[in-house]
Amino acid sequence: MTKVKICGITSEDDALMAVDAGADALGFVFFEKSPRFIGAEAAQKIIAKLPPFVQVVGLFVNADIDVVNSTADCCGLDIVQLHGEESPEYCRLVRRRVMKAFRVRGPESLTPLSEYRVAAYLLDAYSPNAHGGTGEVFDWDCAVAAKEQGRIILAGGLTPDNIAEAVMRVRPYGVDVSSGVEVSPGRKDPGKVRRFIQLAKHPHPV
Ligand SMILES: O=C(O)c1ccccc1NCC(=O)[C@H](O)[C@H](O)COP(=O)(O)O
Repeated sequence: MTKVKICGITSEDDALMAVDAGADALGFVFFEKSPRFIGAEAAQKIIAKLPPFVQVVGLFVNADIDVVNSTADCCGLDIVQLHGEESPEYCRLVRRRVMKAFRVRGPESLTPLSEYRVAAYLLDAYSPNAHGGTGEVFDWDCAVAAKEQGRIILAGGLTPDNIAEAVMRVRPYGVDVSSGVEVSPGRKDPGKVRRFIQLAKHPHPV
């Protein structure tokens, strides 16, 4: 069954709602330029309220490696998601399992994947204006091709309306969503979250 990560959690209510709806993982954005930014102290308070068996993912963009590892320790992160131009060497210095994000423009964007020994590759849409959370979709055929390299987390412009088709076409290890289940940046819509998770795990043609 496809794993689901709900990204950009900024409140305890949204965190517990997403877990109750069946999320496997929650993402906290430790990137100050994001509208979904959360500080380590605030994230720690939310994470302390989570039940066991939910994976806690911390997202960073070209951050200092010491900041990544100290935030992982103090917040109790399970997984680190690197959403910038971090190198394979940088990934090896992270003291957690790593999900490396790649922003896909076309098949050529997949070339670097083989250089990275990571727990999963997160494929997101390329946008010249932002590192992620843009709501833009990329060509899912690229995601199908990338499955040769390892576990794929499909992201980028997923919504309750397209998630069933995405899962049936790509059959990824997991999916990741942010803006597609929001009322506004950083505030999740419970109805959309529930519908998204339900359809990701039990897709059917519309
Ligand atoms: O969500 C952000 O604001 C963000 C900012 C900078 C880098 C990454 C960011 N989000 C990463 C995610 O994991 C999102 O879920 C992924 O980009 C998909 O976003 P969306 O298209 O909005 O579902």
